[in-house]
Amino acid sequence: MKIKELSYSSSANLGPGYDILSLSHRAFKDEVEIEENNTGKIRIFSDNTPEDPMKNTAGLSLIQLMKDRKIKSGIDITINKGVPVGLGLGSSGASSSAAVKAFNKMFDLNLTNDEMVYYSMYGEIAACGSAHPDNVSSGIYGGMTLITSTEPVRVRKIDIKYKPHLMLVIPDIKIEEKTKLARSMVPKNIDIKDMVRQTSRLSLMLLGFLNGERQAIRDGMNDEIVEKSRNGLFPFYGEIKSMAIDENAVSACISGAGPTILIFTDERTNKNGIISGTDEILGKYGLNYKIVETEIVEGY
Ligand SMILES: Nc1ncnc2c1ncn2[C@@H]1O[C@H](COP(=O)(O)OP(=O)(O)O)[C@@H](O)[C@H]1O
Ligand SMILES: N[C@@H](CCOP(=O)(O)O)C(=O)O
Repeated sequence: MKIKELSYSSSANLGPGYDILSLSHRAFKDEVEIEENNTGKIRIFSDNTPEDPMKNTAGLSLIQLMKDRKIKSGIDITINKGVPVGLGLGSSGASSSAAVKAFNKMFDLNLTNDEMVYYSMYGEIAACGSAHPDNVSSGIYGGMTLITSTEPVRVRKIDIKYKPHLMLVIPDIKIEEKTKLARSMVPKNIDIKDMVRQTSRLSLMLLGFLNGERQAIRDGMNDEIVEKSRNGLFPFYGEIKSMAIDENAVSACISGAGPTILIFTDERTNKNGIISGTDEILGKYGLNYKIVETEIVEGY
């Protein structure tokens, strides 16, 4: 029996929500098919992700899940990779969450969504050395998700009233082990004043999404801790964000650990202005790029 599941691309953090917020979008998707084999081993079939199951997010998630459930079967995992790797679009988490959903179905495990998030996030260790749950929560729940606890894993879906359109500015930059590097740049300690400002902005932004208040999203979606610490990886971000705001975008943030920039737009936004402004700014940096317009995926 073959079981196939998919997970879409996602943008984690959304400005002030480092490691606790994520948004699922229709721009790209991974399809993962699993099938039992008689070798007793996990085998990965994928064009552009590691073949070693311990190094592949989908493989590592299933290894942990099979260990906990004492399932000894051999499994072939075929990853049809649609989410581009290493660009801040939740590529690693898309494979692991799709694999976990497929495995749950194949073995009738009846895992809860939060249990599936737990096993999917375990796979992220293969990608960046740490099990961050944000992108995989998108792969399991869809929509906008908030991580309320990691031990045990608890996720709440945010019922957003204000649903802007999304523009992804995807610079053509490849950084080896990008998320691992970006995570090492985040400060270990922060000043209490920065903490207060960050929680205030995060709360305001969430109020904006929940109540449908454009200005609250705009004022809240700002981060001077994590995004700032990683600025060296995407020095063009500040210019693109302020250009997008001038063109009346709702707001903008770094997608996950970058380098992609997520711009929120609505009917008041001059999208053509953003397209030509992006071309000018990234041209100055000598960077090729793609712009993908997309929308939020509400669920699976
Ligand atoms: N199934 C997978 N899909 C994508 N990347 C994977 C997968 N398994 C392991 N990786 C590794 O994870 C790294 C990319 O993940 P990451 O740095 O988090 O970027 P992103 O999630 O933004 O694409 C690469 O080193 C890649 O080889
Ligand atoms: N919260 C994580 C998200 C990483 O997302 P990715 O799509 O860049 O892997 C972080 O900011 O490190």
